[in-house]
Amino acid sequence: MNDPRQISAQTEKALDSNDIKIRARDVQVYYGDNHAIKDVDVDILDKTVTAFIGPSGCGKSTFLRCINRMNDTIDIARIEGEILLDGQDIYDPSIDPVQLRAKVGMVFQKPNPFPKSIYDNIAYGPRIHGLARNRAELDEIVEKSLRRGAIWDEVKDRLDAPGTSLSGGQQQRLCIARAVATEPEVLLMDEPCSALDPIATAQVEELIDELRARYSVVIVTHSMQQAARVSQRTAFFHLGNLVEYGLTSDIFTNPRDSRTESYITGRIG
Ligand SMILES: Nc1ncnc2c1ncn2[C@@H]1O[C@H](COP(=O)(O)OP(=O)(O)OP(=O)(O)O)[C@@H](O)[C@H]1O
Repeated sequence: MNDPRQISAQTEKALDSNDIKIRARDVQVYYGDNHAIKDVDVDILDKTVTAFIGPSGCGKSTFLRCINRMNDTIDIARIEGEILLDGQDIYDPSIDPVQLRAKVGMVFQKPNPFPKSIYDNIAYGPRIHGLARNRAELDEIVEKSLRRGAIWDEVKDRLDAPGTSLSGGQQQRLCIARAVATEPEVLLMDEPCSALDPIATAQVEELIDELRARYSVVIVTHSMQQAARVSQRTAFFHLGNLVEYGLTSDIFTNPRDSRTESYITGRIG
């Protein structure tokens, strides 16, 4: 899946063209007195898969949730610092979090289709955001999204069936299709394969590789093998700090920080 030469060329090209999608500066997150994210600075590239790795509780999911303001829904969470999406501060009071989450979609650990038909799972977002003028346009969006979710062929003859009638792996691809239906620019994935078997995992990983042609994809994973397979850039978190960030190939073969080395060699975590 990953040809290191191609990745370096692509990543360098992205850097050359200054294709930074998300810029975080001096980000702190507190849950009450717990300082969960400390002084995080990071530039996440467009059309790239970025993996967040690190031991349990190091803050990967917390930082991921900052990028689409999902932490707003947690009463005791407090965020400081700056996160820019295409240069715009996503915490500016003028930003509507609902609109932001259409642009910065999210896929969760457990597939969570709505208790609706396959068609309505996809059509829900485009309907509330007014993306289709009529049924024909909505049909088009539904088909396009299911194709991007690499699940169209499996469901095209049963769009009226409940989303929950699909297998776990199919449900997760349905949720990815649902996330892309609102034309996002960034896709956040929080351990999207942890509830899937190896075959479904391979299918979702292949899909992630395809998605980076269009989106900036950020994935939290506990699996270093998965990070190595699907990502071009990796960020290693430890105790709330972003310890090291760089080309995935460098992080795994030539880490600069002793904490990264300990983690990837299995000494911490
Ligand atoms: N909703 C919450 N309320 C209070 N504290 C939280 C909440 N979510 C996370 N935390 C705390 O923030 C810290 C970072 O947790 P987080 O879930 O971001 O880590 P993680 O690296 O994603 O862990 P894991 O790999 O186990 O999912 C931990 O100390 C955790 O207890």
